[in-house]
Amino acid sequence: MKKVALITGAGQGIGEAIAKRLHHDGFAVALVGRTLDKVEAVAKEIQNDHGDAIAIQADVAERDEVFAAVQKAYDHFGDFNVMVNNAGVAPTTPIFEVTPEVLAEAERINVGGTVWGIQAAATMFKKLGHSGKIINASSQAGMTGNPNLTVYGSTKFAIRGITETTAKELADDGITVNAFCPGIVVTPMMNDIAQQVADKAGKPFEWGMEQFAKDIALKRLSQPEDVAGCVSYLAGPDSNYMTGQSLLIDGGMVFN
Ligand SMILES: NC(=O)C1=CN([C@@H]2O[C@H](COP(=O)(O)OP(=O)(O)OC[C@H]3O[C@@H](n4cnc5c(N)ncnc54)[C@H](O)[C@@H]3O)[C@@H](O)[C@H]2O)C=CC1
Ligand SMILES: CC(=O)C(C)=O
Repeated sequence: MKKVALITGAGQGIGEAIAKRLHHDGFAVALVGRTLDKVEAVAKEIQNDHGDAIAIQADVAERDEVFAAVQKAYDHFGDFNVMVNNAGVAPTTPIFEVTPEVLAEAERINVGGTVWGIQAAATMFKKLGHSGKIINASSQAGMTGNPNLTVYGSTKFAIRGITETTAKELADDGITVNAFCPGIVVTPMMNDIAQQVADKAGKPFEWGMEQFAKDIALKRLSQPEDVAGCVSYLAGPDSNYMTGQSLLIDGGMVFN
């Protein structure tokens, strides 16, 4: 029987690439989105490639919806093995523009969504009486400070902390918890960030992207598939003896 992976935010960008990569790795995949249209389209592509995929609607900030999504994945496929807490939002907020609303929303989705995803997946693994893997989306912005990303960066630093903490809590149940930390990935999120930073400075989009891209040692932006390849490793057996870790996939940006 195929192993089952659930990926949140799988309708576009990194989540879509992870879903397709895990399908190619032999997983049945449950694709979760805040609305159904995009995840249904990606699920259809995977089904047309002889894959097992379902689309599930859930807002990851809502605990009950995340638990229901995991239950639906299990009910449909008959097992549950890997949870990828990928969904996230990225407000661009210079420090003087941070409001309680912006802070609360990013916390609800990025931090809340990760906590509920870990709870729901670990509850299911324990119920099924077997091990499991939980993989959380942090960022290079969760490893070093990025100007204008105060709120976003705080959630991504938090996700690394949650990863380390829950890895220790859940190890006795045979559950591993790791994080991936992409650098600058060409997705709708990153294009939005670059545009907003450029708009605030009265500069063109290319200038906005350059603010993030100029320190990449490998001298190219990354594609969602670069990230998906590393998540494939975290979801597969070669990472079985690894837990509580944050895998940096930034082309040599943060520490060069
Ligand atoms: N693009 C980049 O350069 C980087 C992205 N990341 C992280 O990788 C993850 C994926 O990012 P991208 O693919 O670039 O973003 P994206 O914005 O292109 O895709 C994110 C997906 O998550 C969904 N989503 C957002 N809030 C949700 C909610 N409450 N419930 C369910 N789904 C929700 C969105 O609808 C969207 O489909 C995010 O956690 C992001 O913070 C980390 C480092 C760099
Ligand atoms: C979006 C993001 O995580 C960046 C710029 O690191």
